[in-house]
Amino acid sequence: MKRLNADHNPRNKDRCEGQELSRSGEAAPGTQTGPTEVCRGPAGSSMASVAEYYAGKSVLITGATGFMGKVLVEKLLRSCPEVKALYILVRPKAGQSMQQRVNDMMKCKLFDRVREDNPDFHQKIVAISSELTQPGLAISSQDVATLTACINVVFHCAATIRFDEPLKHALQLNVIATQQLLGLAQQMHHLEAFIHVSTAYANCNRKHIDEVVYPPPVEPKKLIESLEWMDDGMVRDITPRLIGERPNTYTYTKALAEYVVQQEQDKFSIGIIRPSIVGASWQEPFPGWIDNFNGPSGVFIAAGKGILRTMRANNDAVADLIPVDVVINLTVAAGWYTAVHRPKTALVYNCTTGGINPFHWGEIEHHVMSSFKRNPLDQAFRRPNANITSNYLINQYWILVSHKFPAFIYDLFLRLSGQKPQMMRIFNRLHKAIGLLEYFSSQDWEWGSENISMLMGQLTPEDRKIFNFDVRQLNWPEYIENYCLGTKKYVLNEDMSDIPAARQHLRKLRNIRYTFNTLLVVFIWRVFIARSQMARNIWYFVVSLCFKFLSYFRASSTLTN
Ligand SMILES: CCCCCCCCCCCCCCCC(=O)SCCNC(=O)CCNC(=O)[C@H](O)C(C)(C)COP(=O)(O)OP(=O)(O)OC[C@H]1O[C@@H](n2cnc3c(N)ncnc32)[C@H](O)[C@@H]1OP(=O)(O)O
Ligand SMILES: NC(=O)C1=CN([C@@H]2O[C@H](COP(=O)(O)OP(=O)(O)OC[C@H]3O[C@@H](n4cnc5c(N)ncnc54)[C@H](OP(=O)(O)O)[C@@H]3O)[C@@H](O)[C@H]2O)C=CC1
Repeated sequence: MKRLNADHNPRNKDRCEGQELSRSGEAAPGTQTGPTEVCRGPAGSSMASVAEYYAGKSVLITGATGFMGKVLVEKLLRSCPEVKALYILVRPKAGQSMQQRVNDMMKCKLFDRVREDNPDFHQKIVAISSELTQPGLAISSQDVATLTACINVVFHCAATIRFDEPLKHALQLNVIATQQLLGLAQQMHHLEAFIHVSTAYANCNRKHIDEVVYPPPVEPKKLIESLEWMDDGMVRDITPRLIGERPNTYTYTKALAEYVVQQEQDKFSIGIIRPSIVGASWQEPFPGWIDNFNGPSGVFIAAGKGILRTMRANNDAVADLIPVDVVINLTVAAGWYTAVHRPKTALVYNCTTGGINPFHWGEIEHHVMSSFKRNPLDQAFRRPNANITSNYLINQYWILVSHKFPAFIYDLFLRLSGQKPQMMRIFNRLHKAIGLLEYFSSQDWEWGSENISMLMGQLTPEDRKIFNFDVRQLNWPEYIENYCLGTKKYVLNEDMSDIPAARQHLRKLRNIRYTFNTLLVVFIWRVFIARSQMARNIWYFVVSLCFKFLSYFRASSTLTN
């Protein structure tokens, strides 16, 4: 691709922007012409709609077997039906060959709508064997030749999103693999856009995050060289010093990856998508689709099952959830914009909800609980009743009383009945998981969103509907309700016709709780009465008061009769 003068100041991207959105969400007239100054000039297909642009194009996707990758594949097939081919990099995993994994993926319910429209949709998917942590991404030379000859757009979604990943591994996948993919992209003869999926928390050490790539915490090349000769123990020891104010190796390596991607902006057109906390789908292909326990989903399920009773989170902090279909619509649209308008510098899109349509963790808690009470999960351990608190001591108290104590009793019961204890183990894993998430639920951030507004302004009214990423229309209570139902249907694979039985189970649990509480109070009181004269005096006083009331009411009712 022809090298062009690059503008190295990312803030100059502002010159690329169209007009801001009007309040109604409609772009002001005249905003569809592409920006000129910091763009390489519109490509031939500048007037094409998004679907028209993708017609006849070959697209490369990494991470297509993951949560977001699958939704991206589905959306491209459904809304850009003329796309020529989707090349997906897949590795064999857990005893399954690459092809088996792809076949399973295409059978997934997520693809029902595409299947209806085009039963032969699988013919457009070309699986390429690749292990991203290997040299050359372990792609065969024949496949490299195919990819370099035909790919027009690259979407790089693959990453390790684990918060406890050892630094070396996170660096290998999130940074080194990204570098290698960029190397491959440079060889592509017809590349028009490279879209990198990052995270809104890559710079979570800042309170206000603009749509720019910030200087990296360390020069990636130097870090890669240093870690090469260090053993795992040494790397573990220096990791906290390296990541500094960031909470984990995930956000740290994603920040480095952004920098690595930006370094290539002279060579091809780049877009960087930064989603916040990606949740179930809002509308597409149907509401509530989710397939994993990551982020809030695992927390919701644990609360719905009645296992999670307390978590540290700030009721008033913004819960920056973003539906997966919104992220994917934006990603596809950004691919179109990047290819058609060819911005000279990498454009960053902060894909968040907090500044536009804020909702808070306290509200999430309320709606999740009420949703699971109306539509309970099967075989709940206790009635759903989770509370969030920002107070460390209160949280520790409830962990002891509502997590550890019931787990101990339940495990004792299992032991006595000859079964293997399991509840304490489940709680230990849950505590580890929520401990890693608390950083994100205890504070909030502000994200700039000018590029999102600009992109919306560049779309035709029709495309704004097909690739809708306007979260002002998102109705949170309805979304959370569908999200909770989605965890039940698609993550836990529970049958919706069993909801009446699940409700009955909750009623049984409530009755057990009432009985248990009553017995406990009576027991404690008996112990007090046996040991303390004052308790006995109070007891006699209360009992005599009750008798007096009873005889008064009896007397007054006899008189009125
Ligand atoms: C009503 C209350 C409202 C308040 C609600 C506040 C929510 C506040 C969310 C903030 C969210 C920020 C998100 C940042 C936004 C990104 O940038 S996105 C990247 C998001 N990445 C993640 O969420 C990955 C986090 N997960 C991990 O790092 C690893 O799974 C863990 C947690 C360290 C566990 O690792 P592991 O022990 O090796 O095991 P793994 O097989 O992964 O899972 C073990 C068990 O933990 C469970 N688990 C996994 N993840 C979770 C989870 N998130 N929750 C619960 N259980 C989980 C699994 O279900 C599994 O249980 P079993 O099936 O064995 O019974
Ligand atoms: N989920 C979220 O809340 C958020 C996600 N993001 C970003 O979005 C992107 C996608 O995330 P998400 O879909 O949730 O993540 P998933 O964990 O669901 O998917 C990760 C994908 O990467 C692939 N992958 C991982 N390691 C390798 C490897 N060594 N070789 C080949 N492929 C590999 C996985 O393949 P396999 O199936 O073989 O494991 C999978 O397809 C990531 O870049 C993430 O940082 C950003 C913000 C929030």
